[in-house]
Amino acid sequence: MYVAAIDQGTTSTRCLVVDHGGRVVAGHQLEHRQILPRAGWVEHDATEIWENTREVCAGALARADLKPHDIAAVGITNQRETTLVWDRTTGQPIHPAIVWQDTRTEAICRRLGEDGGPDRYRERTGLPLATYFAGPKIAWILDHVDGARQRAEAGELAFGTMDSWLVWNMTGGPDGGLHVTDVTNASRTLLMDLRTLAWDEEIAADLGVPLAMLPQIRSSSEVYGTVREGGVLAGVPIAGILGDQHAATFGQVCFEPGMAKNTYGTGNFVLLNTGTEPVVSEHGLLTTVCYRIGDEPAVYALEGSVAVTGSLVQWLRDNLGLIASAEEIEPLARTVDDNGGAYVVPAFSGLFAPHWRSDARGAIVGLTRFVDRGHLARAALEAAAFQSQEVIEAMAADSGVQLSELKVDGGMVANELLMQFQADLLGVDVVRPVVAETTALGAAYAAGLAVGFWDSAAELVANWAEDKRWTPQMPDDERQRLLGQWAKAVQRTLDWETT
Ligand SMILES: Nc1ncnc2c1ncn2[C@@H]1O[C@H](COP(=O)(O)OP(=O)(O)O)[C@@H](O)[C@H]1O
Ligand SMILES: O=P(O)(O)OC[C@H](O)CO
Repeated sequence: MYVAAIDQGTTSTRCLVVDHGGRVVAGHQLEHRQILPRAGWVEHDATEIWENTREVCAGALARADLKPHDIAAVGITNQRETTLVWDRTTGQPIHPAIVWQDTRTEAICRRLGEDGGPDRYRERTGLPLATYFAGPKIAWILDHVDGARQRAEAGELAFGTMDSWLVWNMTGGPDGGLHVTDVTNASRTLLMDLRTLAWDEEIAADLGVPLAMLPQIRSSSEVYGTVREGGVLAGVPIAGILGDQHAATFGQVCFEPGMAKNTYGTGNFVLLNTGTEPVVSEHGLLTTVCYRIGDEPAVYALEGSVAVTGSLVQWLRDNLGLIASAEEIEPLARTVDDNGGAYVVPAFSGLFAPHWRSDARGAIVGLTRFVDRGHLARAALEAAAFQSQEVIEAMAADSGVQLSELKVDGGMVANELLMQFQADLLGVDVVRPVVAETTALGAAYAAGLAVGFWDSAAELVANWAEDKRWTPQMPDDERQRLLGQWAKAVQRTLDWETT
């Protein structure tokens, strides 16, 4: 028997089949369109994502020559915060999904902050008021689609992040589909109380979001239901749901307080397990539910979310044509010894943690005629490491935890130059596991635990194996000089977009 995981990410959807040893035996992946109707707006077609999901599940099973009855359970992990509202009767979205990077809710967030400031809901939700989160995106859709708020109040519309959308469709859609989410996804809405793990009625009222449209909040590891007859995974229990960064933390087996991982994908997300009590950040981090297994107490995390890292590499490829593929950035960056004094601050969606400045916009600074393509490639990679360093420093200040090493995963960790630079900047070892698909692995683990495919967390810990380790080599004075220059570069991006 095997466990399947669906990883519905920002740029693509994949399905992986995992064996008892945590090895990936087959997988299939499809990209979906990034719809960019205007500056600052990012949308996805949720119907395309659902079709891709079915296709990748069928593809993964076919490649492994497996049938649904070979799959003990399926887990779902997803891009978080991306917001969809659909009609419960027709099953059709009433608006394209608004993606987490989208900044259209800036005015809504500013208005909400007029009473109590941007940290108005931080104590209760763990989050600052920012365009990143789902609640204001729901409010925007209800404000802009004719009659939507009234229909939502009447219970005709459903809100969900991609986990809810997929589970609803997998379990029957308009024909009895389950409307659920898990605590980790709910903790990204600005609508969930971190301690009660229930929707906060007062905040929902402030945002004008009717409770009738919200999914039921469940744990991250339990049997929610089974895939409907005729579905690609017909009869398979759906038994795990985790936001993708929480899933990666689970897949990296960060089960003890003080353990952390950094995922380098479209953006970077550092999560530090802080145990069963939430730590409210004073240094610009988010407090989030790390995971909850069945009826056990929820485990919390501090999170440093960085909006743009790998997507800067895509931007160099797609918008500037500097490279033809993401992999080419490393050889290009290796044509030079250092960044030549250039810094790229990719504040494309403003700056997320630890700054939370929606008025920031991207900048390339330190330019002289000496700077060439290689320096820019290098500066773009370094930006991922500088931004990670900032949030890890904030984490130490909030939690008192000094990391002894950093576990890493995600598409960018193939980049050895970046990994070495990250170790140099942090002054601690950076460690990459053999299975770099930790996000899907985490979802598989959550689902497998719920059905007894794995008996305990200890079994999962035994599956984790180190692939490669990078050790700091940079002298401290050089590290301090670079960090100082980066801080100055960040200052240059602020107060740019003032509307
Ligand atoms: N060798 C590489 N060097 C730098 N960046 C890379 C490399 N390979 C992939 N990437 C970047 O990694 C990202 C893809 O990582 P992935 O973990 O699949 O992202 P996501 O799950 O966010 O879609 C892309 O943004 C891509 O630009
Ligand atoms: O889909 P990813 O890997 O880019 O992750 C997106 C995050 O969940 C956004 O919060």
